[in-house]
Amino acid sequence: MDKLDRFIKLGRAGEGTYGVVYKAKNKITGKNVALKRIKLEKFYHKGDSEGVPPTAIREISLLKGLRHSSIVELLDVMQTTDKLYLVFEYLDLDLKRYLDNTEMPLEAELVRSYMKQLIEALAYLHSHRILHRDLKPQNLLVDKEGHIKLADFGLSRSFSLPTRTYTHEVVTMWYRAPELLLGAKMYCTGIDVWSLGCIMAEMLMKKALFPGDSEIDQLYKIFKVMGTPGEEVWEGVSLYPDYKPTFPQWESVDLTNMIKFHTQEEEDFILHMLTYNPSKRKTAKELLKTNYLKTAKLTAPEMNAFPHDIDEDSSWSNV
Ligand SMILES: Nc1ncnc2c1ncn2[C@@H]1O[C@H](COP(=O)(O)OP(=O)(O)OP(=O)(O)O)[C@@H](O)[C@H]1O
Ligand SMILES: [Mg+2]
Repeated sequence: MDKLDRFIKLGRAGEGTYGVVYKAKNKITGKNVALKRIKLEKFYHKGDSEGVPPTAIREISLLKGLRHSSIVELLDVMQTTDKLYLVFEYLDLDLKRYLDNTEMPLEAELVRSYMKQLIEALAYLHSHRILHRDLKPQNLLVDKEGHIKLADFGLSRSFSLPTRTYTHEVVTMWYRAPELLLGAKMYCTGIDVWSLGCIMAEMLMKKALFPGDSEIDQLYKIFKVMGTPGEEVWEGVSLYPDYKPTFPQWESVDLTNMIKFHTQEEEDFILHMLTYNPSKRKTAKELLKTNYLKTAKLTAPEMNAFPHDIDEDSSWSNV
């Protein structure tokens, strides 16, 4: 494949649901890229059972047209008979590893700055009628200047959401909105807002807010904190396919017992995102108007969380 020859693989950047991600360098421009390899035979496009899913290629190619400073740019899409290669701009670190590599919860201004960028990216995606559907710290990439970017947007639309990764790891449900867990067939942009609410909590807690290990455990983890939802807080909740009148009844707890908020504004902001009723949950566009986000400014993260620049020429190998 000639197009692939343009890149030198420098090493592995990570592993995802659909395959391996390599760090690579464009030989001509010298720019680093993330090369995501997707084995097609494992993940058939909805309905398709054989060969390369042309709809997936078309949908992904559409994503090439999207440009936003807080969305990882999809530079190119390449295809062989059984593999799809996606070329993305390269960023130093994902948020999961940033959280693992730092000891303290993120500072107030860094959380605010990150949330502003993420909500802006979401408002942009949603205005183009694209749902991310799989927001989690591993899918948010950060750099040393303080930027944070959404990765993997729209990919989950082209492939059905698998329950296991290609290496059989369980796909996380920790960031999944309650309406999805209740079996909603119709859902909207609110699912991404819920996920960002969970991620914001994780920036402040340094651990996941709702770390469920099965769908029902996920639902109960949410209920135990936010209270078991009834018609009074969420009109129509009892109509969802997987709603059971026999759900254990928990009272909501004060979030301040779990999360050490810097300010009241910060707490109010997270509550807007973790609102049960999807039609009452604020949209990304509405969230951009809050006072909390108005004062946000680019804030530098902790430098020692980033990998030391290793001599790239000595580390490259042909994988
Ligand atoms: N553009 C990129 N720049 C640098 N590293 C990246 C980039 N894209 C992905 N990675 C790294 O590779 C890892 C795996 O990426 P990928 O998005 O495929 O998997 P994932 O986020 O674990 O799963 P999913 O496919 O469900 O999103 C990421 O968590 C990140 O560490
Ligand atoms: Mg990802």
